[in-house]
Amino acid sequence: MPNASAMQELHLNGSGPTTNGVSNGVSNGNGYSSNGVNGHTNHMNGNGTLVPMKCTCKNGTNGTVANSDSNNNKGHEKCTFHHDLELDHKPSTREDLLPYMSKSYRMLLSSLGEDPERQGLLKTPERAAKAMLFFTKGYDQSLEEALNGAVFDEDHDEMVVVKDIEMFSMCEHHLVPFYGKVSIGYLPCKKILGLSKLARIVEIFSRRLQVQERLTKQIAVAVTQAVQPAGVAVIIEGVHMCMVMRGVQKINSKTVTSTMLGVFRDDPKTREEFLTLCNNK
Ligand SMILES: Nc1nc2c(ncn2[C@@H]2O[C@H](COP(=O)(O)OP(=O)(O)OP(=O)(O)O)[C@@H](O)[C@H]2O)c(=O)[nH]1
Repeated sequence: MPNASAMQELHLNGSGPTTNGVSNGVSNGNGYSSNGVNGHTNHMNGNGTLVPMKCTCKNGTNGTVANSDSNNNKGHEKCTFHHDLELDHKPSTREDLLPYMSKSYRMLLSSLGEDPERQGLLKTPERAAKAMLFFTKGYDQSLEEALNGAVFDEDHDEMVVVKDIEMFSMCEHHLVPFYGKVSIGYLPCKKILGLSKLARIVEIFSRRLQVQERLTKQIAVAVTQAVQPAGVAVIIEGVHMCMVMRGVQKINSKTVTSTMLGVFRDDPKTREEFLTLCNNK
């Protein structure tokens, strides 16, 4: 059982910066979209859970009156959610979550029957929170930023393949890692992409809570968006620690997923060429 002091510490009353972890207010293609549109964010309840605060504005879509300082509502009449203390619309950053995440990890330690006060664990909650932020840093990255304009006009219409790109991600079902390698091919159509940007695209989408199938597709779609090629192929070979360290404990199993778009889907020869290039040692 969690000890009382840890529970006490986790009783966060929504007085701090909050976000659901997606700060740009745009659906990120991962099934997550921000409730923080225009900085209107959530609050944390007594269980340390982020919950949407109902907008108390007169013209808010739900019209429910909650604990609000109505003097602060100006300009928020149409908001669905907001939090009174955040009405300055200062955008939250994911780093703002560190104190909350640290408290959650501290409680987790207590739940394990550990003493979070013992010397070796004193800084563990903060370290773990920082690690989790790193593992999910892709939420903070946009395709545009990652590409940094490295799209070049080039009259090249032969296949480009970058293979064996290392990938580390987090299984969204068990919150344990899965890792592996990604191979990406595309058939340019007047535009080519800086080679490192393919690996950067892998980083954007792998550094999130994921399933391998979605990750594979998101990478393919992002390459399509970047250079509008005649086709894109992505293959991922992954090892899922949720199948290795726990559960069925199949330590040698590998999961292979692929997404084929455009000519890679329509033309078996193009697909075959890609697979051959991927399999060449
Ligand atoms: N399709 C897919 N499944 C995944 C991925 N990562 C983990 N899983 C699976 O998610 C499933 C969750 O199943 P549950 O039965 O709800 O959870 P569980 O009791 O932990 O399942 P076991 O792993 O079989 O012990 C498991 O079959 C996992 O192998 C992934 O990237 N893609």
